[in-house]
Amino acid sequence: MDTIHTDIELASVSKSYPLGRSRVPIFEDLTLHIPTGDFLAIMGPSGSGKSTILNLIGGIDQADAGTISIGGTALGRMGERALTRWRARNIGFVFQFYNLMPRLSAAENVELPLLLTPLSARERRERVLTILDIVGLSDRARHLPSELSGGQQQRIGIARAVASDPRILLCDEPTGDLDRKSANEILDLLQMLNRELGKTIVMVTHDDSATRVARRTLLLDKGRFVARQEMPACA
Ligand SMILES: Nc1ncnc2c1ncn2[C@@H]1O[C@H](COP(=O)(O)OP(=O)(O)OP(=O)(O)O)[C@@H](O)[C@H]1O
Repeated sequence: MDTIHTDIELASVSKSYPLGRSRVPIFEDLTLHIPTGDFLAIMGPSGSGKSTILNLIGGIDQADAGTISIGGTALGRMGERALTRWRARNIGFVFQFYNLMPRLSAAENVELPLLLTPLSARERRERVLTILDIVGLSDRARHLPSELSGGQQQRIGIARAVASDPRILLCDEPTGDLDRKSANEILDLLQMLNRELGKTIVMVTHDDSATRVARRTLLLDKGRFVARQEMPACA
C-alpha cells in the first residue's frame, strides 16, 4: 500500500445558492480535514449540503470562499483542463443510481475511464478482469446493466470508479437504492477497498449501517460538522 499523501483539506469554505436576486448560504466558514486512508461517512438532514461537499472535493463545483486542497494542491488554482486531468487520475465517483451506460456490458462500463489513459487494449482488458474479480463479478462481464441486480450494478459502478486506480473515492448515497442485504455487501466492499487497497473514501449517506464500516462518521447540520462516532484506526 502506498503512502502518498492525499489529505483532503477544506479551510474556511463557504457555499451558497442563488434564490432570486439574493443568495442563500448552505454553509459558511466550514473546515474539514480528511487524512489519507480515512473512511469518512457524512450524514445529516436532507438539504444540509452533503452532496455539495462531495462536489467541492471532486472539483465539479467551486466554493464561494475558502480553500479546498488535496495532497497540498489547491483545486481553485488549477485551470479547467488541469482540473479535469487531475480528477481523472485521483478521484473515483460512485452514485446512488449507478449511472452505468445501458448499452455497454459490465466489462465495457468498467473499461470506460481507462479509454482516457495510455493503457493498450490488452492492458485495459487485463485491468478490467482484475477489477471484476475484486468486486466478485468475473462471471458477469458480458452482461448488460439491465441483466444485473441493483447490488451487482452498484458493484460495477464501484469497479468503474476504481478502474484507473484513483486514491480517493467519493460515494453519494451508494446504498440508497438497495435492499438491506445488497447494501451491506456494498458497505463491506467499500470497507475492503479502504482497508486493503488503501483508498480514502468519503461517503454521503442516510444509511445508519455506514457507521459499521466507516472509520469516522460526521453529522452535517445547520452548516456545522459534529462528530458522531469514532472507530479506532486500523493497520
Ligand atoms: N444548483 C443548485 N441550485 C440551487 N440550489 C441548490 C443547487 N444545488 C444545491 N442546492 C441547494 O443547496 C442545499 C444543499 O444541497 P445538497 O444536495 O448538497 O444537500 P444534501 O445534504 O446532499 O441533501 P440530500 O440528503 O437530500 O441529498 C439544498 O437546499 C439544495 O436545494
